[in-house]
Amino acid sequence: MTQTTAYTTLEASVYASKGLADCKVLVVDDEQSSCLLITTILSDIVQCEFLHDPARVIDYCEKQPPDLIVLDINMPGINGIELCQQLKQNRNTSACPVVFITGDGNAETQNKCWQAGASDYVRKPVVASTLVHRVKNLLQSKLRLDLLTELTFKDQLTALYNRYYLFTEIPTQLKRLSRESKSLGVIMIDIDYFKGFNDRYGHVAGDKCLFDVAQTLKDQLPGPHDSIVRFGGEEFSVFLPDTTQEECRNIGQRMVDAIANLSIDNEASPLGKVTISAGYVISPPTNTPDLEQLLSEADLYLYEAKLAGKARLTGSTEKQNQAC
Ligand SMILES: Nc1nc2c(ncn2[C@@H]2O[C@H](COP(=O)(O)OP(=O)(O)OP(=O)(O)O)[C@@H](O)[C@H]2O)c(=O)[nH]1
Repeated sequence: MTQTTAYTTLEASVYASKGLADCKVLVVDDEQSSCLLITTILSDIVQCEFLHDPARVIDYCEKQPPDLIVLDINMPGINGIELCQQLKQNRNTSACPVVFITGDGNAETQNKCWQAGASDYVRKPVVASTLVHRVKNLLQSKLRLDLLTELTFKDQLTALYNRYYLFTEIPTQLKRLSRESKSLGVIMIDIDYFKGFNDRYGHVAGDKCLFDVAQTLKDQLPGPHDSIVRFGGEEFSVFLPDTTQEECRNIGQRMVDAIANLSIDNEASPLGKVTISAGYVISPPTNTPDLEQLLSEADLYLYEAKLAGKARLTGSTEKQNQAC
């Protein structure tokens, strides 16, 4: 197998692009007949789901983010304009385009929709082809933007976040956590005897190994806001917001065990298989800590794990236990 083939295979699996038919549109309308009509029209081009109760929308979107929301304005409880404002203020839903559908066509209402963050506005009675084309145009723009974001923030070999993400997004996360008096757990990870692996099995096998290790590490992340970055060649850093020292230690240990359990042969290692070493720290929940400092502290623990014989985790808890 040539190197080009291996890269192409990995990239294809990572960037298998999402098409219009894979997009999910959420229709929110308290009137059943109107909801059914819009859902039927859009189901020809996208996957459609609906909610009659606007109070359930935020919770629904946080759990299963749609690609676009079609929103009625006049609904009981919370009206569509207020709901749109809430969606735009929520960092998990702010990027989702909202299309209003309403029979109320006065200029003041239209203006309120734009101010609330609407991407488009369709008048009732709905003309099917107009709705389809507007939704299609917005989704195509969103798909292009999603792909660009993916390419900007993701490492092409492993599909993990890259260093650009690390130094643009994590400092913002740290500041927010600090404001909320919450900690950030940081784990630095390095594959053991990886030079020997490359020397014995070749660079292409090395790439495949990196990809498998990366996916396995990612599978151990417990929460939707936890992230993992390819820090360098065979180094990874893990970020666990709002985590205790104990939780951070457990996740780090799970990662060390999961990689050993993959049982990828590595004759260059005394254990005969691919393993990782890891070091972790927890940021203080009060003053905003410096990201570089946290990374270098976690890196020192990683270095200790290497010195202690590799294939293990070391961190601030172990240090405290030793001191006792
Ligand atoms: N296949 C492949 N290898 C890489 C990539 N990035 C870095 N490496 C290799 O990773 C190896 C890292 O080697 P070292 O820093 O000596 O680390 P090590 O052999 O794992 O030694 P210890 O960490 O002490 O166990 C080098 O041989 C790099 O060429 C990559 O993208 N693909």
